Amino acid sequence: MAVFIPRPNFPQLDSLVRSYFLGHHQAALTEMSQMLSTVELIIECRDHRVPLSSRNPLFEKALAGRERLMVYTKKDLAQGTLNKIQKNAITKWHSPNKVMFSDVNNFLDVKKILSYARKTAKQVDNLTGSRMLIVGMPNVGKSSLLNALRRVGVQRKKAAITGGQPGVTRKIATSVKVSEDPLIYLIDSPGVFVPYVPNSETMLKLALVGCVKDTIIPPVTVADYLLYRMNLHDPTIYKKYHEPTNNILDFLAKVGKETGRLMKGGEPDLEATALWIVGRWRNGLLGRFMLDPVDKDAYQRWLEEEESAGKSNTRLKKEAKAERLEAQRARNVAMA
Ligand SMILES: Nc1nc2c(ncn2[C@@H]2O[C@H](COP(=O)(O)OP(=O)(O)OP(=O)(O)O)[C@@H](O)[C@H]2O)c(=O)[nH]1
Repeated sequence: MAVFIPRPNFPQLDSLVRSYFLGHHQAALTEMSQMLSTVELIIECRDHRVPLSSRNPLFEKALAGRERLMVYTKKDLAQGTLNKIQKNAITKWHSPNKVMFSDVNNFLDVKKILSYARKTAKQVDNLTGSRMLIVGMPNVGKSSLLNALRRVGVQRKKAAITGGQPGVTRKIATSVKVSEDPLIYLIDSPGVFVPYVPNSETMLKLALVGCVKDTIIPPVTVADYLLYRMNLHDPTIYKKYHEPTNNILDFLAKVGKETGRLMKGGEPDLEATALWIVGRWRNGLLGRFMLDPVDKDAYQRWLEEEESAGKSNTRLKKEAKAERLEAQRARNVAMA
């Protein structure tokens, strides 16, 4: 049998939408920055599988000057792909801010975050209690973390609604007690997306982990990106459904038939199968691996890429505006 060779890279898709910054994202960001002086700690969540892609520079700008705890969420879904050197690298990326890795169902992880919050609250010694704000990109697990901290801290049932699709939390919530002594209130916030994603692959990563609604990017494209990543990680992961392949349409057709995802007439429903297969990966059933590179210089490289993408985005916007004005001027002249 021929040796299987995975695709070495995924093509740049110029037509792919690269923004998902919504009206309520801007509104939430403005509200968060207005409440900054009343908040003692910012708990910024990033998805452990995409530690670089799930960074949002807007938080740095809008929420500067407050102590910050970085929490890499969903670590159970990236299990075993990060060694000690890489963990140290991530920790150094954020120095002097503290970094923690969490699985929301792991009692010890949640307890550690709670202990840090309590230590911070004790230093401030505020009689009316400390207020802390949870922020992050959509669907990274903010509300789940709030519920877990409340469960561990004050043994109360969940206060925030969570869900598999982004945008479940739409407004800054009222504060929720997570510790009695010292008194700590936590405030949940809606996920805020980056204004502009540097390249199409980053957008696909964010779609794959669930930061972007499934209706925004064609599901077959997201599934194709997943197939590419599974092949790089271990092409035998999906052996239950298909032999190693780089062909997404063959793959989805076979999976669709085998799992009964069919359209009227019996043809496999490729879109429904794509959504299903992506959902399996999101639940850790098709390999648990990271999508971003992690080494000590990765963060710096990422910041540079982000800056140059930001500049070219500004330039493109200016050019588009100039073109619009020119067209308007020409119309006015023609009408005069
Ligand atoms: N496996 C795993 N799943 C998690 C973890 N934390 C959250 N989730 C899941 O991730 C999904 C999103 O969680 P939420 O807490 O609703 O995310 P959010 O950041 O509040 O989402 P928005 O409302 O879009 O801002 C849910 O399906 C959670 O069950 C985790 O540590 N491990």
